[in-house]
Amino acid sequence: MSTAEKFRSISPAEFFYRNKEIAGFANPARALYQSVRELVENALDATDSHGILPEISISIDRDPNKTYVYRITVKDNGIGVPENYVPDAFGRVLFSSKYVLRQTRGLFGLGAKMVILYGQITVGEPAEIVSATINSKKIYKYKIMIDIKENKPIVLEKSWWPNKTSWHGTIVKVAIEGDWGKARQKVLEYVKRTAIVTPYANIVFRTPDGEIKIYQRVVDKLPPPPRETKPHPHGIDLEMLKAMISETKTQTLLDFLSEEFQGVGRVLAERFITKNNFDPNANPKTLSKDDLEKLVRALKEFNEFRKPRSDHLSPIGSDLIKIGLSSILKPEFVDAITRKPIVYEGHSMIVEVGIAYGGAIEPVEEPLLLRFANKIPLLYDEKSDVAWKVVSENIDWGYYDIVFPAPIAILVHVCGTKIPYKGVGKESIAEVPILENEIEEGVRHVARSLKLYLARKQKEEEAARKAITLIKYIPEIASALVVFAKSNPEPVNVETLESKLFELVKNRFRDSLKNISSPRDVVLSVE
Ligand SMILES: Nc1ncnc2c1ncn2[C@@H]1O[C@H](COP(=O)(O)OP(=O)(O)OP(=O)(O)O)[C@@H](O)[C@H]1O
Repeated sequence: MSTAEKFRSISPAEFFYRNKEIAGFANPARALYQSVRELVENALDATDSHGILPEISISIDRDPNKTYVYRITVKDNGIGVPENYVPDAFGRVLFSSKYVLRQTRGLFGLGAKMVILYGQITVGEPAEIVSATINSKKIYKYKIMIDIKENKPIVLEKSWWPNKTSWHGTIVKVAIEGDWGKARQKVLEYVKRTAIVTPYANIVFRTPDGEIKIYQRVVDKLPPPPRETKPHPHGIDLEMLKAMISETKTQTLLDFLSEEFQGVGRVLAERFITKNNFDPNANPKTLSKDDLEKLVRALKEFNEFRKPRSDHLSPIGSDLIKIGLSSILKPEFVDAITRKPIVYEGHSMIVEVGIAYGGAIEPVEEPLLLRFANKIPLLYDEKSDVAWKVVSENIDWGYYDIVFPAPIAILVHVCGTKIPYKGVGKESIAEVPILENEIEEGVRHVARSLKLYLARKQKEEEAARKAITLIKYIPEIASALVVFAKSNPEPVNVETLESKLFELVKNRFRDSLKNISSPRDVVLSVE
């Protein structure tokens, strides 16, 4: 019996090759959904996060000869990928331009590589990437595979041609093993929900069945693009502090604190240093391990720093949420709220909630919850998401006069530089109390607004019913009155009396009778 274990390390590419499920590539159906998602999210990050109105086209083609082989192509008009970065961006796991404090859909430096890796192990074709940055004189095309053992790109082909039309953007084409039949509903729903929160985008989606879904831009206004921000002292840990110190150009602790953090400034830095007996002129690079530990603790505990800023975030905005919900769901009532920023582990976070009711929305047994994080629709693991807990457990819908089945949809969007996702597949958000409370407040706000609307509507309907009952009798009363009025010196006819009586009722119930111009309309419609 051997007791000797064999030790070795594996590359990040090999780790995710072995553990595809963690990243959302558990089976062909899920992989197809996840691939579309990762590529579309990159396309949107490359456009709206940079102030560009997105033009996104997605197509999935079924291989005519091999069942279960699909070619996914996603094209955008974004900022493109610089020529020298294309191989690593698409061929080196954990390589990203998004490892900064900025609100983007991408976060891990994994998505596109997982799609390519999955395609490589299931179909074996290289991925094709065509890209041009803004003002680039050339359009580049690469064919790339990933060296899994070494975690590095293998460039199989590189070519370029002149960029005669000043095009910029990226086209990614990957062949993967998928299962459209099983993935169909989720992929369609994903694209639809993406369109709800990007009413400023043109999105065209061609499915393997040849169906073409077009989500046309309904508004030219983009949310303010996210901006990179500095860390807040309450959000750092020892490793982060060490990394910041190794990169800083500042020479003294005072400069380091006031220049590298948000919410600090010179005066507050001085006060912090004095209170905690640090040397303001010490070079941060020479601080001992004990000093660094003490510094991290003190930074976290000092409560005079300004609150983390939120102006670098990019919420969708209540107007765009209402526009998005209206244009896609076609409800009779819609409302939305963007809540004030909250702070989670030194990062600001904004919660937005929308509500849509009636119209073309089908009645459902439970609230239809549309979850989004940093503008990404979250479709899986609904029941383990904090927003689900709020709408299904914390809110008593009866209080808002909603009785299920009801035609109601609730949208919850959480944005921030740090989202407490439950996994790298980014499908659900953890039950962080401050976030739960914020979502609940938001849902209550829009639910109150719906309750008011429903009460108003009910009042109007009752008034209309009353008025219609009265109007029904007008022709009869008018005929009777004509008989009594025979002796009147001025001749009175039935029509004059009818219209006088009608005016009386109409003045009393003005709003409820907008569509009725004569008592005869009511009699006819009642009969
Ligand atoms: N369509 C695109 N346009 C411009 N840049 C892109 C595009 N797709 C990918 N990139 C670049 O490639 C990098 C790697 O993308 P990838 O999807 O692997 O990870 P990510 O988006 O950074 O993070 P995540 O894994 O959370 O999605 C991105 O950070 C971005 O810089």
